[in-house]
Amino acid sequence: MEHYPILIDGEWIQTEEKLEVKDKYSGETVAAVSVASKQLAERAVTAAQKAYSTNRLSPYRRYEILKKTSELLLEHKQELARIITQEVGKTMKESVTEVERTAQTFEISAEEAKRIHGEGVPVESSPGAENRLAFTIRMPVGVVCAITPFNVPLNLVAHKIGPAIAAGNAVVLKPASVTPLIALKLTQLLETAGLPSGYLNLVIGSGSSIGSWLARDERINLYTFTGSPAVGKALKQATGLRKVLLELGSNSAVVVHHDADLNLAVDMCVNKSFANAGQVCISVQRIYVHKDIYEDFKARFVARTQALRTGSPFDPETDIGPMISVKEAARTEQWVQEALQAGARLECGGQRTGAMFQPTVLSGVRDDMKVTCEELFAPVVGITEYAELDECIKRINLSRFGLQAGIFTTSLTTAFHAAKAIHVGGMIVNDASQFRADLMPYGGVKESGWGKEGPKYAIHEMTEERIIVFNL
Ligand SMILES: NC(=O)c1ccc[n+]([C@@H]2O[C@H](COP(=O)([O-])OP(=O)(O)OC[C@H]3O[C@@H](n4cnc5c(N)ncnc54)[C@H](O)[C@@H]3O)[C@@H](O)[C@H]2O)c1
Ligand SMILES: O=C[C@H](O)CS(=O)(=O)O
Repeated sequence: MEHYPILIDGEWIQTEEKLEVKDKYSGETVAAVSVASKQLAERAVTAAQKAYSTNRLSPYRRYEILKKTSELLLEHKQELARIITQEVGKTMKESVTEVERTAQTFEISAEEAKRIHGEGVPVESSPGAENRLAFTIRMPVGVVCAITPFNVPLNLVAHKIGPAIAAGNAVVLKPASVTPLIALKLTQLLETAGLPSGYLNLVIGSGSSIGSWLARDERINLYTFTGSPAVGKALKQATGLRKVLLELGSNSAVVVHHDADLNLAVDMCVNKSFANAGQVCISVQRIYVHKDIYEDFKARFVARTQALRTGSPFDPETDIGPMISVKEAARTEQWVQEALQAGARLECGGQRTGAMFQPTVLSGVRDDMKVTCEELFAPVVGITEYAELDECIKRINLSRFGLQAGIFTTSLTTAFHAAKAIHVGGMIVNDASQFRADLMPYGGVKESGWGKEGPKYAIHEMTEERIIVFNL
């Protein structure tokens, strides 16, 4: 069995302490990776600091390296997709899409590296500031620490590393400990693409040890974290006044209004409720359907859901693979049972075999049930009916999360009204909440996080504005 090293200051280091990586469908151990000690985590930060301060890459060189990485990703598409499918459990179709999107994220980051600029500031128009000339420039923040989750283990790493390097920073990356292999492969590709030593340092291990050492290391200038709200809050508390970008969870809602194109709504909602076994932060979790079309929508949605096939994620016929662990599937089962005992109705699904959870539709769910108000992160959807749109919007806004939401309607007026009234970071009209193009500004409000991703926006977050004033 392969035992992979970690990368610090250009040196691939194999440690005695190992972490086993499992195939999430078969449960078999497929590889081992080296675990970083506290000393190695500190060396990773030292290396990033040295790279940043001594070996500044020109914007054009950053462009070249990121562009080359994008090309290498596409060259190795199938191999990379297989690694994702094995260590996450998502289907090959989904993994191939993730690799293609990652190539896009690097390409966009490469392009953005060439257009980081400040602006002229007319300070001479202030009284007493005659003969002054001023402009701003954007400076890299320095050392960026990227901490990433299991569910999209390649593209969400890319959304951190791509913009950080484009902006001229150096990075310490800590991927999720259950999905480290694809982050390792990406690190190798960046090295092949010409990224000099120290610009990317990869440390692997448990969040509670490595994550908390990194959180306390004052030499890190900015943290970019994607993961659960609980860990995000702890990270924010541990890092004091330093900048922390947080992409956290949600319980995304979709409204299907009485004037919606029903075929489109059913299609989109089915596709975007169960992708990656519902383990997507903007996965559809709550569907609010107008009472006039409720029964029709529910019948069609349930029929389509029942036609989905679960099984090996390597089988091209499979729509839904396993969840990340038996523990998470058992937690889902318990939440569904609690909802049923509290009065919800099981329309389909509900069964679990190990880490495999059948796609599940619940009706009659209430806003205070865990399956509605907490983040489910599983292939389970609750459908509820509403009579008045404003009442429905009020219920949606009760959530302590606010990442993205969707509405299906053929009325522009209704769409605009909902887009303004629903408190989220992104509102999707005539598609479900789970829409993301990698160049768009992406991030939540409330407990869904703080700060925006999308290379252009992340670069803005990962640079500091400095004003320069000349007395002429
Ligand atoms: N908003 C988004 O863009 C987005 C995208 C994907 C996933 N997510 C969220 O991520 C969650 C699922 O992913 P997960 O289970 O891997 O999340 P998680 O919070 O358990 O882990 C995320 C990362 O944090 C690390 N970590 C754990 N404890 C830590 C600590 N004390 N200090 C520092 N780091 C620590 C983990 O090792 C991992 O690398 C869901 O809540 C999902 O909504 C959000
Ligand atoms: O899990 C949440 C992700 O940010 C969604 S996406 O894979 O980036 O579309």
